[in-house]
Amino acid sequence: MSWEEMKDLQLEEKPLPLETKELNGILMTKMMSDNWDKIWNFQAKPDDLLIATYTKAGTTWTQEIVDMIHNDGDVQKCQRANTFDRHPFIEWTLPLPLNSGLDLAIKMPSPRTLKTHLPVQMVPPSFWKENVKIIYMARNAKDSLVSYYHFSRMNKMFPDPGPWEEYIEAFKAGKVLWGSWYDHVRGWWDAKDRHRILYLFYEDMKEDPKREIQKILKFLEKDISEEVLNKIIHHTSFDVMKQNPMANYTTIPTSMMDHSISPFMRKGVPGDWKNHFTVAQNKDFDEDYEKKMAGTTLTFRTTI
Ligand SMILES: Nc1ncnc2c1ncn2[C@@H]1O[C@H](COP(=O)(O)OS(=O)(=O)O)[C@@H](OP(=O)(O)O)[C@H]1O
Repeated sequence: MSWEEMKDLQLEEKPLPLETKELNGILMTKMMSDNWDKIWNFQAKPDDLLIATYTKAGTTWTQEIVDMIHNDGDVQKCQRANTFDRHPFIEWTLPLPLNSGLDLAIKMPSPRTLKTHLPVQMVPPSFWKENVKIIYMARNAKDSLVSYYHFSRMNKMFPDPGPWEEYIEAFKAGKVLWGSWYDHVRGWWDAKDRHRILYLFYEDMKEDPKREIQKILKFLEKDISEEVLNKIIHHTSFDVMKQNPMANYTTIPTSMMDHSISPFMRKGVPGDWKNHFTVAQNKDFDEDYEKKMAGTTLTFRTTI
């Protein structure tokens, strides 16, 4: 069943929001935890490409860039379906008759581009066995938190984020879906030299999309003309993607994602955290951050 057909369903009657359940110390939806064997045994193929992120790091942006690259800048081809149907979300399982990313991924013909928010230690082992190429996009903690907070307000499938002050504490403690931001970005950083992982930063992409897209092209061993590159930069800019129904999640029924509360394509900038954190919250956050990020070479920019 397509998402368009689902719009006609009385989704208010469906059991949403999804319940949560921890697995290996990571908060997941109950459906993900209950389907874990199927997720863990997912069969990757050598020509898959995996886009991995902590949620709200610029996943959809990376997906659109990669799809434009794979389709030589043909916008029409990239309009064939929603990003989440073009690039199945491998751990995402939903009650029937809703589409589960996992089932879409299994059915999809090769070559596949797949999406995950899993922490590195929970990525199905077949991805490592098949030496799959992975693009990891990371975003600074404060902007990730802000984006995640607003997304949790509008996404009725996620637990209610509660008041802002409480959400900051939940994020710091990793008591949010897909667990700790700190462990996620660090785990993938440590894994990057042992596998075929291109580790990118949201802030860098925003600062110089041309430079960052060229890194992706090199990683994918793709050559495109300057004209196509410029087309990709334009088509994947925030303003254009915000208007693109195949990338902005507006095809999802309002009962599941309510863009009037906060749009999926919200602000798309580094530094919006400054409009949210009080001076005291910022100080507390930074002190805790130093402890959690001690000993790593991984650094982030919180503005550009
Ligand atoms: N093209 C482009 N340029 C700049 N920023 C962009 C772009 N596309 C998406 N975004 C912003 O990325 C945030 C959504 O992140 P994700 O796509 O990772 O969300 S999800 O985890 O897949 O639900 C969300 O960030 P916030 O605006 O800060 O909430 C989106 O606006």
